[in-house]
Amino acid sequence: MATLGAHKKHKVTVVGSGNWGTTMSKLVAENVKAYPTLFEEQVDVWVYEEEVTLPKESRHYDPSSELASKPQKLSELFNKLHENVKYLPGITLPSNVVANPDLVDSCKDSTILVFVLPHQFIPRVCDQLAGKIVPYARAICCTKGVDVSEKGIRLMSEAIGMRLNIYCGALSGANIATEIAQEKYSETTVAYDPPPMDSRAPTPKGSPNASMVDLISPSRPVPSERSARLKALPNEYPPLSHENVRKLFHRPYFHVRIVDDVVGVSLGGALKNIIAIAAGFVDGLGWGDNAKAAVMRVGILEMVKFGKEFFPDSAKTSTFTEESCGVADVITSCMGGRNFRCAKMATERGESIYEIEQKELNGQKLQGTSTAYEVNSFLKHQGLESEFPLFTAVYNILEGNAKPEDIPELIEPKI
Ligand SMILES: NC(=O)C1=CN([C@@H]2O[C@H](COP(=O)(O)OP(=O)(O)OC[C@H]3O[C@@H](n4cnc5c(N)ncnc54)[C@H](O)[C@@H]3O)[C@@H](O)[C@H]2O)C=CC1
Ligand SMILES: O=C(CO)COP(=O)(O)O
Repeated sequence: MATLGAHKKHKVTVVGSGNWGTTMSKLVAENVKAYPTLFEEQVDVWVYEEEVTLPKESRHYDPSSELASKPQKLSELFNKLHENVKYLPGITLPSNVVANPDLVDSCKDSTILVFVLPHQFIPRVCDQLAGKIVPYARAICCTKGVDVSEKGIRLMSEAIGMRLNIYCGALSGANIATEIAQEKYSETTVAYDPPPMDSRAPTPKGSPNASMVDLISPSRPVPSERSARLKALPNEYPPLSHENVRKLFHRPYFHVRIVDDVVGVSLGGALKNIIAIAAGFVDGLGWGDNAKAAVMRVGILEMVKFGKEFFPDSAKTSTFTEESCGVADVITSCMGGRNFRCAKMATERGESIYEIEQKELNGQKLQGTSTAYEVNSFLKHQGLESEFPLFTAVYNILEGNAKPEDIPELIEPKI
């Protein structure tokens, strides 16, 4: 789309610098360079600061150098070596990605905020940012999870949008970060349903802002009220149309499909992590691929049912079945994701998945364990645990109320 009248460029900040956060910063930094009329060249990435030593996997590892033994600040090493030595070692990052350990400063003046934090940290980080960002900023949530409180269930895109009072879309797909960082081909789904006041964007099909649909808590503002409070993107900026949003994320090795179903995209990413844990449990028993396919089938049905039951006007079944963020993500996550791998190791070794996470992930975080608890607390509140037997089985196994061996019985439909 033409950028008539636009003379400012979008500044982009990636909030989060884990395995996926760092990979997102790499591909976004490549794209801002490819579209210099749309985006400022520097991409800031907020780094949760910690002291690290160089691991063997780093491109700069040299056992005789001081760097190998002396702990240093992760953000300083990031900027010096153009590598995230802890969360994405071995990958060279473009020099226009700049690590910033100061959250507020990293987001200052940014019109596009890409959130890629483990979901448990989103509320606190957003609360620290509230009132300190550009009021007309737009966000994309790449985090996979849900936010459950006594009021109901909220998508992470919705949690970000409501806490910061900005519009927030979602990006989710069959996306194992390390493969994408190595520029191996994959697809993703971006849900971006711009608010009506970003009127230079093509009119989207569907609701004005699907992520703001609230079916659980009547006290939450309705979409039109929220829309009215959102600040319009000034005309000096290029419009955040589907075309321009796609330019920010699409790479030759990372193919983007844009949809308007923020709810479906967000739910798929969150719920597949519970399915991946179930797949890890049965694989860890040595039960083979048929068993894994069985839990995937039941899990996909529960994912679709969850969308239909709790977000009937917004989540589309086709998002789960046709887009990368649905069945495709279930498949990749049940083959090589961290939730799958840790659940499998836990079963094989007879240890808890939390011990495995601590020992094996070097600070990376599982999302499926807390999501299983959050979804269970929501289902329990609704009195609907028995309607979602696989999600409930994963929760009960994590709680120690059941064993992986019980899964076939637990997911068998009751006559
Ligand atoms: N890694 C992957 O392959 C993919 C991950 N995702 C999603 O992206 C989100 C982020 O995951 P990753 O980037 O992989 O992170 P990660 O799991 O690799 O790393 C954990 C991150 O949390 C940060 N952290 C630790 N304590 C913190 C605190 N108190 N406050 C704020 N940050 C803290 C660490 O600095 C680190 O950046 C998750 O929701 C995940 O499901 C989505 C697609 C692919
Ligand atoms: O979301 C992912 C792949 O799409 C990564 O899943 P894990 O967090 O289980 O590694």
